[in-house]
Amino acid sequence: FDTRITKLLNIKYPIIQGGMAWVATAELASAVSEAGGLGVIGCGAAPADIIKKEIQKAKEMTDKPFGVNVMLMSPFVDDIMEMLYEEKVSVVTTGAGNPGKYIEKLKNIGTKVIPVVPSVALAKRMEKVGADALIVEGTEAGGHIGELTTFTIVPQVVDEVDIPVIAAGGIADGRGYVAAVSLGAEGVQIGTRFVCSEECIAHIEYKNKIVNARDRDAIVTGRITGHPVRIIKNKFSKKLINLEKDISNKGEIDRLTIGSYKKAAIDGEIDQGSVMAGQSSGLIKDIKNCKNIIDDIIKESNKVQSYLCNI
Ligand SMILES: O=C(O)COc1ccc(-c2c[nH]c(CNC(=O)Nc3ncc(Sc4ccccn4)s3)n2)cc1
Repeated sequence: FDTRITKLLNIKYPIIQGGMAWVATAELASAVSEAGGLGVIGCGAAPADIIKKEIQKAKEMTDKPFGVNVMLMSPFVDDIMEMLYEEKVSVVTTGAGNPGKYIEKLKNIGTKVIPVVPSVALAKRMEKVGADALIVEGTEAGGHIGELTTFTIVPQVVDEVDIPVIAAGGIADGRGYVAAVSLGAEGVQIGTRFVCSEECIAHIEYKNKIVNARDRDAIVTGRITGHPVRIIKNKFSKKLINLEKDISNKGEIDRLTIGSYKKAAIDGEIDQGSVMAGQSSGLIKDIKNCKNIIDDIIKESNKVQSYLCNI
C-alpha cells in the first residue's frame, strides 16, 4: 500500500478519515491514526481554543501523525490558522473554499497542505499555489459537495496535475479503494463510513440513520443557494425542499442547513436536523471500530486485486 501519500504523510495505509464538523474529534482521529490511516480533527465552525484542546487531546492519545481539517467558510478561519501556525500539526486539509492565502505559512512550518477540490480548475490552481496533494471529492460525498462524480472527476484531475490525488466521495469499502486506485488516486478519503464507527462521538441515532439508509436516501438540498449539501432524507429535508421552491427563502435555507447539523449529529434529533451523509450510506450496514473498518478495507482490497489479476 506504499504510495506517494503514505510516504508524504508517514502513514501505513493511504486511508484518510474525513474531518467532519462536530463529529471528527480527537477520539476518532487518534483511533484512525492508531489503526494505520490518517485521523483528522474537524474544525467545522468551532472557535480556535476548542480545536486547540482537541489537538492537545489527540497528541496525548496517539504518537502517530494526524491532521486537522479547516472548513474555510468558518467565521473563525483566521484564528484557526493562527493557532495552527503555533501547533505545527503534520497535515492540514481544507474544505468549502480556497486556502491559497494560508498555504505558504503552513508549509514554512513543515505542515503538509491538502485541499479538497471539486473540479479540475480548482485542482490546477491549488497545485500552482503549492498544495502538497489534493483530495478530489465527488458529488457522492456527504455535506457540502460539488456536482461531478468521483468516477469522472478523479481521472480528469489525475491527468492534469503532478501532485498525488486522494479520491473522496462514495468510498466505504475495499472495492471503492481499488476502484479509486484504478482511477489514478494514490489514497482515499472516507467520511460517512467513519461516522458509523464505535469511536465516533456522533449520536447513535445519527449512526443508525446512516446504517438504515437505502441507495436513494442521501439527497441534495441547497443547490439554489449555491451551497449544495448532501443529507439523508427526513422531515427536515422535506421542509428544505419546500422552501427551495421560492428563491427568496435563500437566507433561511442556508441558516437552517448549517445551524442544524449539530441537532442531528450530536443531539440525535434526526427528524429535525440536517443528517449530513454521503451516498455510501447505502453500503454501510454496521457500526464497528476504526481498526476493523481499516483492516476490512485492506483485506477486501487484497481479495479484489487478486481477483483482478485473474481476469
Ligand atoms: O472556488 C472556490 O473558491 C472554492 O471552491 C470550492 C467549492 C467546494 C469545495 C468543497 C466541496 N467539498 C468540500 C469538502 N467538504 C466539505 O467542506 N463539506 C462540508 N460539509 C458541511 C459543511 S458546513 C457548510 C458549508 C457551506 C454550506 C453548507 N454547509 S462543509 N469542499 C471546495 C472548494
